[in-house]
Amino acid sequence: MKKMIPDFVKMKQAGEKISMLTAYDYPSAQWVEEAGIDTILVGDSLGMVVLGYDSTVPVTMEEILHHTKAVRRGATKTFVIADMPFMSYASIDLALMNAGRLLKEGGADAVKLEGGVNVVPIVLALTRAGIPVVGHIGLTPQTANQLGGFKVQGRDIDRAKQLVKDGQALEQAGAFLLVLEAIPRQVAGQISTDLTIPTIGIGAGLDCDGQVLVFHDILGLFERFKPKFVKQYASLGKEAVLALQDFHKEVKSSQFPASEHTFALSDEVVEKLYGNK
Ligand SMILES: Nc1nc(=O)c2c([nH]1)NC[C@@H]1CN(c3ccc(C(=O)N[C@@H](CCC(=O)O)C(=O)O)cc3)CN21
Ligand SMILES: CC(C)C(=O)C(=O)O
Ligand SMILES: [Mg+2]
Repeated sequence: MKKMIPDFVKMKQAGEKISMLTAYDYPSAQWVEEAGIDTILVGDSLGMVVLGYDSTVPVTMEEILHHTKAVRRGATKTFVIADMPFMSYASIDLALMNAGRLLKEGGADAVKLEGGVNVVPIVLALTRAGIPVVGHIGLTPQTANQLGGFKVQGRDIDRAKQLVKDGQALEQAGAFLLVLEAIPRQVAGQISTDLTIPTIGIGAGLDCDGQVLVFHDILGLFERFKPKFVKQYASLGKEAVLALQDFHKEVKSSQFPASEHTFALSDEVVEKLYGNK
């Protein structure tokens, strides 16, 4: 059964944790759905783990749309959230047009955008137009340069208080879910208790209502850096290289293709075509 928006609030009320994972294409979406993960995020981290950019800033609407469509084809029974790219919600008009495309063309069930009090007018406009919105505060990668890089947020009293205010403002503006990224567990715990909507943490500790990680990080498919909050559950990148090396060696040594990978004519046809008269 596909989880819908009211189910997430019910899960919070029942104390059932919510699992979220990113996916960016058809096979990864199939695997995430088969694993029973509660919701998929087509994150703009796609720019870094799939497209090789140094940050999420260059990611475009066309790129997110392209990948959201593939994810939707792979996961037909899972709630799919699409990240709004940097600058795609810089005004209310832009936000309405681009979020509408992610739902209508991409097949997403909701959109996520970064920011607190500063994006309240955007969140209000989207939710009034009937577009479900997920908030994202703390370490907001699209504006990481203003935050001093990919660093933990809300460590000092003023910033911790600001995060609590941001969370309240987003809930009041109509967000139905809130991602908390790279903040101390006590601050995440306070926000989670304070709000009715569920919080989904990434580097925000155990007191959130759910957890999200990046697909490529938990499977060992992204090696450029590893945030402290990542738990790696498999080393598929290493396994992939081993398999590719085997293929390479078997081609060089003529072990591949074997007879079972090869088409051949019947003896009778061979005789008629090539046999001696
Ligand atoms: N592969 C991947 N995984 C992610 O979780 C992720 C992305 N990419 N790209 C977008 C953002 C960027 N993220 C990151 C990236 C690095 C750190 C990191 O290395 N942080 C330091 C802490 C630095 C400090 O606070 O001083 C760490 O040691 O975890 C954190 C979040 C999370 N998101
Ligand atoms: C890490 C999650 C929350 C995200 O925004 C992304 O993958 O882009
Ligand atoms: Mg993102």
